[in-house]
Amino acid sequence: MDKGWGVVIVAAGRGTRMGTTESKQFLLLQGKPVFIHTLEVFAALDEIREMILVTGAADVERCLDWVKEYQLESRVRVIPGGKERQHSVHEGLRALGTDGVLVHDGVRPFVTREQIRDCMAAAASGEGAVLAVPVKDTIKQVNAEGFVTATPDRSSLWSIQTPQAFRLSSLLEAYNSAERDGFLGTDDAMLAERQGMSVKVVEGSYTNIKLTTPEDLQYAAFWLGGEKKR
Ligand SMILES: Nc1ccn([C@@H]2O[C@H](COP(=O)(O)OP(=O)(O)OP(=O)(O)O)[C@@H](O)[C@H]2O)c(=O)n1
Ligand SMILES: C[C@](O)(CO)[C@H](O)COP(=O)(O)O
Repeated sequence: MDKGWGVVIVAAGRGTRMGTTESKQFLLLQGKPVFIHTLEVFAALDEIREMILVTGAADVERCLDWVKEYQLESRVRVIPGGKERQHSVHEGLRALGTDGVLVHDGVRPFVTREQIRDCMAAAASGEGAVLAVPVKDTIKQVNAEGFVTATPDRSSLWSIQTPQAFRLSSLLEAYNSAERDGFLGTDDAMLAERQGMSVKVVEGSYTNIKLTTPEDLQYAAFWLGGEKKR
């Protein structure tokens, strides 16, 4: 990885499940926008040489203002994203010039530097790596009528998070291939898996939540309050 690592942080979603007027990536946690909390974790790592923030076209200017306010302008470039997460990631990958790439959700502000380093280390020795946690609940498959059709063995089920780490050229090829085939996935590894790439699962933590629904904001406030007291 001579040209080092870059990160694509996606923050171009509308946050429909959160249901707030302001998009969830711009909500304030302890007075600071969620996506700035996220950027700061990655900016603190010297091994990350390039950082791309992908946001909605209408939000590029105000994101640049926030990036300057938090003195991140020497570290972060801001570009417009696309209709779905996959399109936004694709734009970010095209903008990078590093050997390795991490893809991370702008609305996962509680990732740690250690977890990011664990992902990079796992990907450097293979083809890809994702942060994840074992599922804690019993999972059931349910049909359209609301009846259980199967109970998969929980011991092999993991809940997948970000960051997800790959060699940039391989992930870009996977994204180009998905675009050609009209395939839409829900994470980056799905596109790599289609190419036959092996993806290593790195155990993370249950605290690396994605802010998705309103109760996640209460958890975020509680968690940040506790962190600050330490
Ligand atoms: N067109 C999109 C859609 C999503 N994302 C980003 O992908 C991450 C994870 O997506 P999700 O939680 O689904 O975000 P939203 O699409 O904003 O939420 P919802 O599905 O509830 O509308 C978020 O950081 C989001 O901003 C993006 O960059 N571009
Ligand atoms: C990539 C991801 O964070 C993995 O959990 C997730 O897929 C992002 O978006 P989603 O819309 O909540 O599936």
